[in-house]
Amino acid sequence: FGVYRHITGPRLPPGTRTLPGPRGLPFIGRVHDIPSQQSWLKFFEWSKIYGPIYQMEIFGTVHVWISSEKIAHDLLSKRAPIYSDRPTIPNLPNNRTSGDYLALMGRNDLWKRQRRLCQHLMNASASDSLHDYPTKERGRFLYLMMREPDNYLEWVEQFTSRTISRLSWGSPHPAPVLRKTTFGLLETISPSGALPNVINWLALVPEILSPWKKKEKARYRLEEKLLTGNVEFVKRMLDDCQAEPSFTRTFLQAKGSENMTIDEIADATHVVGIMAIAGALTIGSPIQSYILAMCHYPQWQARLQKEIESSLGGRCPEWQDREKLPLLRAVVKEVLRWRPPVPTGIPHALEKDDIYDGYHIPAGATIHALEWGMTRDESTYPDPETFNPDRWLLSQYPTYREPLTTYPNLQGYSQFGFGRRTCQGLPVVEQDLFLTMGGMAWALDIRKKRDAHGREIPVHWNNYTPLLIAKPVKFQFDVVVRDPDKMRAVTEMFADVDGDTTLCDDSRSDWGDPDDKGDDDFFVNVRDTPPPPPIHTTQVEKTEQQRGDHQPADESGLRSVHAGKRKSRSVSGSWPDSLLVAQGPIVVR
Ligand code: HEM
Repeated sequence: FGVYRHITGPRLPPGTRTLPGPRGLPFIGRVHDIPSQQSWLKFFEWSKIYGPIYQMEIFGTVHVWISSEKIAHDLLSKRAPIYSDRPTIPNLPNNRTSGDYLALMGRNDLWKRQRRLCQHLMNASASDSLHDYPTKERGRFLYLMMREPDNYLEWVEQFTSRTISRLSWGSPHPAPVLRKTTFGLLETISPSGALPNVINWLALVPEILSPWKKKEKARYRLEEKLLTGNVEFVKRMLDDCQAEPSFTRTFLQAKGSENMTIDEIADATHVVGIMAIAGALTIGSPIQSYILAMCHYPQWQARLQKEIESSLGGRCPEWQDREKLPLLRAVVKEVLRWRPPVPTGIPHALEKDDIYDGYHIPAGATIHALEWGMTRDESTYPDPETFNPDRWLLSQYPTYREPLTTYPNLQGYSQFGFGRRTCQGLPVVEQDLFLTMGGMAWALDIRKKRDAHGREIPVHWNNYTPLLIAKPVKFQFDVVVRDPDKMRAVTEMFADVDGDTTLCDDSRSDWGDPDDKGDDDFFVNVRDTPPPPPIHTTQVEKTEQQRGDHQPADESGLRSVHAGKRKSRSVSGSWPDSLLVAQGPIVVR
C-alpha cells in the first residue's frame, strides 16, 4: 500500500493541495531520519521549514504535525466531531475498543460513558480539596528531599504514585505495583518504547516469537490483578465503614454495591485505573523540570521565596493560599511551557476527509498536537527558550491575563490537549504542582553542585527521556535546607503523614504483591526504595553551623510542636512504608 501510494500519490478533491512536509522513501515513508531520542526536536525543526501544519507519511499512514495553538483549536476543538478519535497503537492493538484505557480509546459510546464517569469522580474529589492527600504526601516528599536529595527521582515518583493511589483507592499501598505496571504501559504505547509502534508489521508476529507481546501480556496480568483487587478491597472497607475517601469509594457509595452491573464495575475499575496511571506517569516530569529550572535560574528561586515569605510570613504554602501567590502559579505554568511533559502530545485520528486553508487532510490521518512546537511559538511566547514566569505576570507579554488573584492557572492550557479529548486530571495536576514547587521553594535552596575546587558541576539544559512522557535525565544538584525552623516543620509534616492510619492495613494481596515474580522478568523489583533513616538533633545543628547561623534552635517552641502530636505507628513489617517505622521514631530536640 505504501509503494502504491508513493507511486500514485493521494487523490485530492478539486481545488485542494496536499500539506507541505518532508518527502518519504517508498514503502517506509519518512521513518529513517526520525531520531529515537527527543524526536520532538526533529518534528519542531521540520515545522520551521514546512510551517505550523505539515504532514509526512510513515508506512502508508499520513501523520499531521501541528505546532500552532490556533490551528490546533481550529481543527481539534472547533471540528471536534471528526477529530476526536484515537489511532490504533500497533503494540496495543485493541486500544480503541477494549475499555481498558480511556485516554487511548476510540471515539465510541464506551469512551463517552467512561469520560463522563471520570469527570464526575474527579469533580467529587476536587470539591473536597482532594481530601488533602497532596498536602500530606507533600510533607513526606519534602522530608525525603531534605534527607537524601541524591535519590530525588525515587522521592518524586513515590510522591506522585502515592498521592494518586490514595485518591484512587484511599491508600498509598498500591503505589509500588502501580509504578511498575504504569511504566510498562508507557513503554508499550510509546513509539520509542516498542518497535512494532514504528515498524507496524512486527505487530503481526505471533506471541511466541514476539518479546513485545510477551512482556505486555505479563504487564497487563499484573495490572488487572492490581485494579480489580483494589476495587474489591475498597468494597470490603466500605462494608466495614472504614473506607478512606477515594474515586472508588465515591463510585461505590453512589451506586450501592448490590445494584451494580458487571459493566458498571468494569467501567469504574478501569476509569479509576486510568486516573491512577495518568497521575503516576505524568506529574513527576514537571516536578523534576522545576528542579532543573532552579539550577539554571536561581534568581527565580529567590523571587519565589520572597513572594512566599512576604505573603505567608514564613509559613509553607497551602492550597488555600493560591490567590496570594501569583508568582508560584506562574512558575508552575512556566515549567510546563519550558519543558512540556508530553512534548509530542497524544495523537488524535481524523474520521473523515477534511479541508483546512485549502489543504486536504485525508480520513485516517493521525493528528499530532506538537506541544513542544506550540510552546516555542515566538508570537505567543517571546524568547521561548528562556524560563521566564514574568510572561504570565506582566502586561507587556501576550500571555498576561487579569486578575492575578485568578490568573495564571492551568485551565484551557494547550499542554493538556484540545477539544473533546482534553486532560481530565487538571485538579490533581494543579494542586500537586502548586504544593510541591511551593514547598520546595519555601524549605529548600536548590543549586548546582560544586566540585572540590569550588567549581560548579554543569547541569544539562535539555536532556530528556525519549518516551511519550518526557522527564529530565538524572542530574546532580545540591539541596540546602533554608533554616532549622523549616527543617523542624518539615520533619513534623513527615511525622503527620507517617502516622496516618491507612498505613496500618496489611491485606497485601488486595494491592498486588510486590514479591510476585510470576514467570517473567517484568515482575522483578516492584518494591519502592525505603526512605533514609530518621533525622537526629545533630543534623539540625550541623545545618545551622553550615549556614553560619549561631542562633540555637528554639527549644520551647519545638517541644510544644511535638507535644501530643507523635503518633504510635504500629505498621506491619510487610509493607514498604513500614521500613520507615522500623527505624524508630523521628527525634528532633
Ligand atoms: C502534568 C500532568 C499531565 C499532563 C501534562 C497531561 C496531559 C494530557 C494530554 C496532552 C492529554 C491528551 C489530550 C488530547 O488528546 O488532546 C491528556 C489526556 C488525559 N489525561 Fe492528562 N495530563 C496530566 C495529568 C493527568 C492526571 C493527573 C490525570 C488523572 C488523574 C489525567 C487524566 C487524563 C485522561 C483521563 C485523559 C484522556 C482524555 C480522553 O482521551 O478523553 N492526566 N492529558
